[in-house]
Amino acid sequence: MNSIKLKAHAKINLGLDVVRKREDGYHEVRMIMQTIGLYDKLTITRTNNTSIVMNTNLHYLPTDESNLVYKAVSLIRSEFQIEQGVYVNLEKKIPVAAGMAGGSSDAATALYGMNRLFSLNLTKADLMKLGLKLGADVPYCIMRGTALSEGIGEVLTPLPPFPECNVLIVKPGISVSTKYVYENLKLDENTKHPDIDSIIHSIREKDLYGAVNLFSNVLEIVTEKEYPVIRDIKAKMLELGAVGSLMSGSGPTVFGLFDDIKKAEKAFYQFKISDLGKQVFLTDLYHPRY
Ligand SMILES: C[C@@](CO)(OP(=O)(O)O)[C@H](O)COP(=O)(O)OP(=O)(O)OC[C@H]1O[C@@H](n2ccc(N)nc2=O)[C@H](O)[C@@H]1O
Ligand SMILES: Nc1ncnc2c1ncn2[C@@H]1O[C@H](COP(=O)(O)OP(=O)(O)O)[C@@H](O)[C@H]1O
Repeated sequence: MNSIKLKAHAKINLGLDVVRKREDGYHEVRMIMQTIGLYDKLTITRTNNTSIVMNTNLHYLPTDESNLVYKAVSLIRSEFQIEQGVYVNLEKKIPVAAGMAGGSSDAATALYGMNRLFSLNLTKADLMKLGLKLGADVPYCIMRGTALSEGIGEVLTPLPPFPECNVLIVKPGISVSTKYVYENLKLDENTKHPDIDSIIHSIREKDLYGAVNLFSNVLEIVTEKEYPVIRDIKAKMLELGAVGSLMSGSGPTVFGLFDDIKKAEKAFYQFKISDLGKQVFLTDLYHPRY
């Protein structure tokens, strides 16, 4: 095999709790992860030289060592003493710095692709372990599907698939750094924590309405305060017929879940013509076939 073409899917958080801050500055989380239909395209091709060359359609994204895809390719090359070079093309569609793990998913997909391209025979567990060196969400992006994520994001428990629904994604024209949001989260005895266990119970019962009624993301405290537009988007989602709406990850992307495709399409067009969202996508949940 000389070249491999892959899809790197985005995620949303169907509930996000931060339990405590650890001594190393990272936070212990309990969150429900869900892969969605929106994806970036990644192509990795072997070359006749010994360097990593990267290209992307987004002019403002780096293509050097600071790109997570470059880092993933580089990590595999050094761990397994691979000398042959590769050319990587990344076609981004997932909004950047949006709370949708776009970079983490690209990195996870690059690890998976390098494993296949160079016949390294690494297991999913091996790739997840390597992935953690690149970011807290990378192991989940290798696993995908519906899952409970604990620890700093690396303790993963698969859950039954979240009930089928349409997913409307609205990202306002601002970008938020994950590091900034975690650093500015102040937990105290008045903090309202999401009931993650009850959301899991609703998922097990295949109860979409029960689950969405419990939706809550503790990081909204930081991001919503800074950017009130997030609250406005959530309110408009519900007004337009979403059964539930929440900020994803550290934000600022807001998603709305719909049980009626007609309502979802109508809401999609409403957001397209409104100035609340800069990037708007209508998609669905994605459940990988193992
Ligand atoms: C908030 C979440 C929710 O899924 O996603 P995004 O909003 O980034 O998509 C994740 O916890 C983000 O994971 P990820 O984006 O992989 O984090 P990393 O690159 O490892 O870390 C970025 C920064 O976030 C902080 N961080 C991250 C994870 C964690 N459990 N505790 C933290 O405090 C650290 O300060 C770190 O410097
Ligand atoms: N392949 C990549 N795709 C997106 N962003 C990347 C990538 N590699 C590095 N980055 C950097 O990582 C940061 C976070 O990106 P992203 O993963 O999109 O955010 P989030 O974790 O909020 O979903 C951005 O500031 C971006 O410059």
